[in-house]
Order: sequence, then C-alpha cells, then structure tokens
Amino acid sequence: MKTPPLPLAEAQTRLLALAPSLAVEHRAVIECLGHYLASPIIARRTQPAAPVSAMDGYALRSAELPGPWRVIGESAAGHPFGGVVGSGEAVRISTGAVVPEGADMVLLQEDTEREGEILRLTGEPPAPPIRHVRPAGMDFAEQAVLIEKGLRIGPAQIALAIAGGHAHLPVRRSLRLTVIDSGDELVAPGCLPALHQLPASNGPMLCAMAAGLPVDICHAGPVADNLDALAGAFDTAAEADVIVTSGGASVGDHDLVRPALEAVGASIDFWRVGIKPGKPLLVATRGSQMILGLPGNPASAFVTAFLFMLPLLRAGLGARDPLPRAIHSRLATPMSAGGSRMEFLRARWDGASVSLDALQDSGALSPLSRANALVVREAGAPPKAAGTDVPVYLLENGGIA
Ligand SMILES: Nc1nc2c(c(=O)[nH]1)N[C@H]1C(S)=C(S)[C@@H](COP(=O)(O)OP(=O)(O)OC[C@H]3O[C@@H](n4cnc5c(N)ncnc54)[C@H](O)[C@@H]3O)O[C@H]1N2
Ligand code: MOO
Repeated sequence: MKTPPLPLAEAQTRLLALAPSLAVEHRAVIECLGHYLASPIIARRTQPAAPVSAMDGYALRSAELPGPWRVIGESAAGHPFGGVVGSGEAVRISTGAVVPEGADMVLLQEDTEREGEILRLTGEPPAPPIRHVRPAGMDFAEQAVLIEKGLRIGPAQIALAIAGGHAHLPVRRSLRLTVIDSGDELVAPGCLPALHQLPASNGPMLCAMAAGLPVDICHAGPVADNLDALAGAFDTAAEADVIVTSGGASVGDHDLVRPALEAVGASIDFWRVGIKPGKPLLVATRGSQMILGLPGNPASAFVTAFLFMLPLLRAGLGARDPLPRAIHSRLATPMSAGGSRMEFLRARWDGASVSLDALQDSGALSPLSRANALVVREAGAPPKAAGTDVPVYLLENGGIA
C-alpha cells in the first residue's frame, strides 16, 4: 500500500536529521564570506582598547567648563599624547585618537576659538552627559562572544572577527553538490529543441539557487530516461556530499530516479510530501551521501529546492537556522480556498501587501520569474478576503532573514 505524503514539517525534520556533517577547517577570515561558524568567535582583545574621542576637538576636564584652557599637545589617531592633562590644560585631539589621562571630555572644534595656545569656548557648553568619548570596551571586551556558532559570515561579521583579533575562522569545508537534469525530452541549454523537446532549465536554476552558499557545484546532464544512464550519473557523482536531481520523481513508466537510486544501493528515506507544487519529492541516502530527487515541473523544482535543498545545504554547512522563515503580509486580492495539499503560491510582495500571480501551474516558469515571494495556503483553508494576513516566504536571500 502506498504511504500518504508526509506533512511538510515532518519531512523537513527528517531531511535535516540526515544532513552531512562536513569537516571543520580554519579559513582566512576574508575567505569565510557566506560560511557558517563551526564554533563561537571569542574576542581576543577589547575595542576600543582605551577611551577614544568620537569627534575632532580638544580633550579637557569637564569640571573646568567654560574654560579657558592652554593647549599643551596633540593626540592623533595612531599617535597618542604621552602626558597627563592637568588643571587648565587641553590637548588637541582627532576622531579615534586616545583620550589622554586626566581628560574626561572632548569639546568640539566648532565650539571653540583658538589664539596660539589659548583655547576658549565660543558656544554654549555641551550639556552633560555628552562628552564625545567612547569608553574602553564600548564595542566589545576581550573574551566576549562576538559571533555565535552557526551564524553566517557576511561583511560585518568579517570586520568584527578581524577587529576581535582573528585571522582565521573555524568553518565547515565547502559542500560538494552535483545537480543532475534528467529526461529524454531535454536538450542542453543553448541547443535548439525540436517540438517534442525543451531546454533543461531546472539544473541551471538549482545551481543558481545554491550559488550563494559555499558550495562546489557540478552540473550534469541532461541524462536520458533509462536506468543505466541515471545509475551511471549517480556513480559519477559518488564523491558529492549531496546530489540533486530534477524530473523522473513521479509515478510514470519513465520516472526512473527511484529505481536508479535503488540500483546504486541508495536507500529511500521518504518519497512524497503534502505540498503543492512539489509532491513527488524523494529523499535518499547512500552512505554519508544525500540524494534529493526533485520533481521536474519547474515551479515544483524551485519550491522543493527552496524548502528542502537550500535548508539541507545550510544544515550541512553548519547553519543554526537552516529553514526559511515566513513573514506575515496582507493579501492585496482575495485568495480562494485551499485544496488537499499545503500550497506555495507564486506572488509579488511590495513591502506592504502581497499579490498572487494569476498563473499558478507548476509547469510555468514565467510566474516564478515575476515572483519575489511565496504565499502559504494551508490544506483545506477557507477562502480569505483581501486584507487578510497570510504567511509569506520572501525569495530573496533564500528566505533567510
Ligand atoms: N499519475 C500521476 N501523475 C503525476 C503525479 C501523480 O501523483 N500521479 N504527480 C504530478 C506532479 S505533482 C508532478 S510535480 C510531476 C512531477 O513529475 P516528475 O518529477 O516525474 O517530472 P517529469 O515527469 O520528468 O517532468 C515533469 C515536467 O517537467 C519538465 N522537466 C523535467 N525536467 C526538467 C528540467 N531539467 N528542466 C526543465 N523542465 C523539466 C518535463 O519536461 C515535464 O514537462 O508529475 C505529475 N504527474
Ligand atoms: O506537485 Mo506537482 O509539483 O503539483 O506539479
């Protein structure tokens, strides 16, 4: 007897439990863009290491306002003043320079007038507590956790790790991904297809979806609809951590992904999920290798890649939160009742409300290219009026906030 399709959450949980555990390596910080931290980053130093000025002006004692003062030297960025600021004294200071001992505030240059060494306040004295001084450790202190394990390294995290004294970071090695297009009707991109053929567009789409992650991608196919060709493609990809196929995942006589996987000794973990599009998703393992058989319909391949392939890759790379997160937005137009499967409707979100595309056929690519969001319609949901809040997955950045 055929088992019923798995609910989405259960299927995702089962998939993520199988994610490969890639070796940890120490990479130069600037080569960690897009990686996930394998352990927390601890500050090796304090920043700022000493109190520094937030403005260009004069360092002096706030108790001595409104002055005047005698300028006794300078503290510039990278060139601290060696002495102590005494009573009635001030030190010329630039933004980022160390506030000399004895001084507790910086008077803005624009609020002063200087004649030789004599400095006078021209405007109103700044109201306490404004001192234009950044205290030592304002940003972070030595031993503080700068970035938690499982978070992604972007430009700001690169800067923070370097400021924290790190030259290398612990991250998982790049994941090896093989993407296979399969189907007798497919021709390679750029070749002119006959009427019974079409270009293999899913593979390049899936590669593009994965390209933002630290993944080494190999694109194979189109592979013919026969057991030997498919099994051969799986064997060629024996070293991949993850293989993703599209097409041939359903119940037709030429849907051979499942038998080919069985032929190469893979074991099927589950097949079919209660979502539309994307029902005939197949998940298998061969040793530590994972195989995702995505459906061939382009929107089905896209949605299952969004909900399964990208989370699997993120989990293998050590992401703390590998699943995409939905936001909530108002429907711009009414939404009809849900069917027997949970649906992911191609939609356009404008920042305030979300409009469903009129064409929701899973074989259509044009609505997918117009979409920047997927609206969730639960199975059996009642019709919803315009203005109702619905869960929405934003497609930019793979749905990761
Ligand atoms: N009797 C049933 N038929 C179907 C069922 C079912 O439950 N019972 N499920 C339907 C659903 S839902 C989907 S989704 C599709 C998926 O089928 P397959 O994964 O076997 O995909 P194919 O039949 O090979 O192809 C479907 C469609 O997609 C085109 N395609 C395939 N690969 C590519 C590619 N790499 N690039 C571009 N386009 C591709 C292919 O030409 C077909 O038009 O099955 C339903 N049938
Ligand atoms: O699940 Mo299929 O993806 O409905 O077309």
